[in-house]
Amino acid sequence: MTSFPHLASINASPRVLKVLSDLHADAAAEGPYLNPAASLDKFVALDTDKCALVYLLLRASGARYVVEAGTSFGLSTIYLALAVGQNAVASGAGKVIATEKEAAKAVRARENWARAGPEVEQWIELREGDLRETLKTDLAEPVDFLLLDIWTPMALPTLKLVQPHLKKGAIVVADNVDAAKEGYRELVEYIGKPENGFKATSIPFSGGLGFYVYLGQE
Ligand SMILES: C[S@@+](CC[C@H](N)C(=O)[O-])C[C@H]1O[C@@H](n2cnc3c(N)ncnc32)[C@H](O)[C@@H]1O
Repeated sequence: MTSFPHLASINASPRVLKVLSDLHADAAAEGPYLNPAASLDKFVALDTDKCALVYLLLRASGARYVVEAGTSFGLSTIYLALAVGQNAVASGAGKVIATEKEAAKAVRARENWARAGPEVEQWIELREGDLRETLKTDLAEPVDFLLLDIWTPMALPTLKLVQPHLKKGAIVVADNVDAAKEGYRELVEYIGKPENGFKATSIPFSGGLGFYVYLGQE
């Protein structure tokens, strides 16, 4: 098994840890991201350190309702589902709403979650199609956490769809905010306006990780 030190941060069965290790190894071997059209057969996955941080943030905050934009082959989703499942032990209630517009990627994601097994699979609802449609309805529970790991033009539209459902204190994380600064310009401007109810910082992981807390609109 390839060694990924950040997996030491994760509470999971050997079966799930093996799947994570295998998928990270595959993702690491795939070469650089060029553009959306050239990434249909690629994970374009969140880095392992970022995945570990997201998992620990979810565990620390007790998050049980999570939205992920987008999902690709479902690698980051495994971390979200593990945390949600572990946070939901007492109540039995929790869900990761995953989103993916490419049908072939959705198939791969479902295969990966099946390999990981019930510890992961049962907590995920995958919404296939364009998230501008699939997230329009049925966000019934207050959302505790939103992961924005999506082509940048989708970041602000996603936030605007999910924001009415964010609980006060909800965390929003956006990947590569420094590396894709121009792409994220509208999102960062929106988050920076006090009337929109967010407080922001960034974490100096590779490419930058935007970290936002929704404190609510006055
Ligand atoms: C960076 S990848 C996600 C990687 C994933 N979070 C991981 O770490 O394994 C972004 C994904 O968003 C999907 N996507 C892009 N635009 C979308 C949209 N409008 N609706 C749903 N999914 C979309 C892409 O097909 C791609 O698979």
